[in-house]
Amino acid sequence: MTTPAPTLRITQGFTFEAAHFLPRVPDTHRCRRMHGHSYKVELTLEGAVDPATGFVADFFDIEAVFAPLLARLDHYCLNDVEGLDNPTAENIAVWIWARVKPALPQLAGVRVYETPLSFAEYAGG
Ligand SMILES: Nc1nc2c(c(=O)[nH]1)N=C([C@H](O)[C@H](O)COP(=O)(O)OP(=O)(O)OP(=O)(O)O)CN2
Ligand SMILES: [Zn+2]
Repeated sequence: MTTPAPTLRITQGFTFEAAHFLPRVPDTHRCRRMHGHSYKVELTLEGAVDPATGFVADFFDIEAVFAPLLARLDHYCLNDVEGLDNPTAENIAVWIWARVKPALPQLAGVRVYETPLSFAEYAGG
């Protein structure tokens, strides 16, 4: 009897700097004004460990898929990025999911940290 390959979650993190403002909060909300964050993104993949490689997926492949998206976000005003006119952490997470999932079907979650203590997480649906 063969032992089934274990299922694991792996996560690759990324950082980028960007400006944004939140156009749909009240005038009195400080995030209505242009400001910046040091964002962190975590892409989590879930799957069986390939017994040949020992990988769920190669971290390098995750980096390669995310690189063109990172290039669209880093040091830009996120409100100017197509599809991110209201760049909340939640909307950024959904935006990333929609663009990564087709290339990485094992994607199980996208986290977007606006600060070290606050993040939005999207797992599809
Ligand atoms: N659910 C959400 N709430 C808020 C979001 C969001 O994306 N989703 N975003 C913001 C603003 O972008 C805001 O800039 C958050 O960052 P910051 O002001 O730095 O937050 P802190 O409270 O941690 O800042 P301190 O200076 O440490 O108080 C607001 N809400
Ligand atoms: Zn902000």
